[in-house]
Amino acid sequence: MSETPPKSWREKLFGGLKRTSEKLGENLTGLFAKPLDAQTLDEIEEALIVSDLGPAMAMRIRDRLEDTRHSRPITEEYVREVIADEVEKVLKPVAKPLEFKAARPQVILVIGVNGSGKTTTIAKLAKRFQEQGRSVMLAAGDTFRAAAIGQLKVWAERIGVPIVSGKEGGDAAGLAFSAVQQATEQGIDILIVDTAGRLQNRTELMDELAKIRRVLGRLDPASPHDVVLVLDATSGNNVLSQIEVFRDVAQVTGLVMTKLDGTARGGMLVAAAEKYGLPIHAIGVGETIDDLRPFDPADMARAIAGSAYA
Ligand SMILES: Nc1nc2c(ncn2[C@@H]2O[C@H](COP(=O)(O)OP(=O)(O)OP(=O)(O)O)[C@@H](O)[C@H]2O)c(=O)[nH]1
Repeated sequence: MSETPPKSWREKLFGGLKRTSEKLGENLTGLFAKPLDAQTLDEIEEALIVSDLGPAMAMRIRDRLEDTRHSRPITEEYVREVIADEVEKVLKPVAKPLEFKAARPQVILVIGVNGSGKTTTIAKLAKRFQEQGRSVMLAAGDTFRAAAIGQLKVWAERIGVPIVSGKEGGDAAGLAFSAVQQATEQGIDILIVDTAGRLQNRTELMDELAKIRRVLGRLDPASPHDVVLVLDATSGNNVLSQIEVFRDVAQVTGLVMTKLDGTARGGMLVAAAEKYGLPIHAIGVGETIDDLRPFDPADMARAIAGSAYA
């Protein structure tokens, strides 16, 4: 019996974003049968906003369609091409993989609300760094919940990386400090620190993240070298408010967006890129360890727009 061959990353990307591109198609349904007058252009613009691409991008696409409407037939295929082109322009400057910066250890603080996919993302990032020949250590800094510590330990064991953990309710900043010391002693390249994500209690969250930053800075003023915010694409508009809160409390340096495979709201990635211009390091399109990758802006744009899988 022949086995199904494993899916390539591009297949996963296009497959994962299918719900997003289908929703875009549904929102545009019927608009091409009409003459492309001001009203239809308004309707297309609205359809793009409803598809989460953000008002600025919707307006740019509308303007382009308006400019070209006399020189060529405006088909659904052409509109998807224009969307892909505009999305690519926005994603290109922000698509930046998380790289090793030669600080030893490079400390990557991972933040985000509970359930956003933080733990899984840490494991996926660790695996990618390992594949690049880097030594990795994890720190279970979400000391608020025993389950979070346990889950990270399971991943650490599975991918074969050391982990520094403490007791539930322990001091996260103290744990991060001790993890940096151990990583330094062991000559580890990259230390990835998990944190708690209690957005409900903003003051506590702010205090805790500020304390972790302070303590890390004592060992190396450049630390943390990266502050990566993990966002769950299925949370829709909340993605934007989460960026706002965490950017203020934790000086976010880059984003990872997870669960793009589980939502029709993948357009949020574009809205977030356009609004905040923060680097987007990687995207998640599934639960397995290989489902997180840096993305190619052209492929990503075509997957969102639902253009042909070239
Ligand atoms: N479909 C899909 N599921 C994902 C992705 N990333 C994470 N998940 C799932 O989302 C759920 C939550 O992920 P966790 O990594 O536990 O999230 P967390 O932010 O650490 O959550 P807490 O431990 O509750 O703080 C898990 O079931 C993951 O398997 C993704 O890209 N796609």
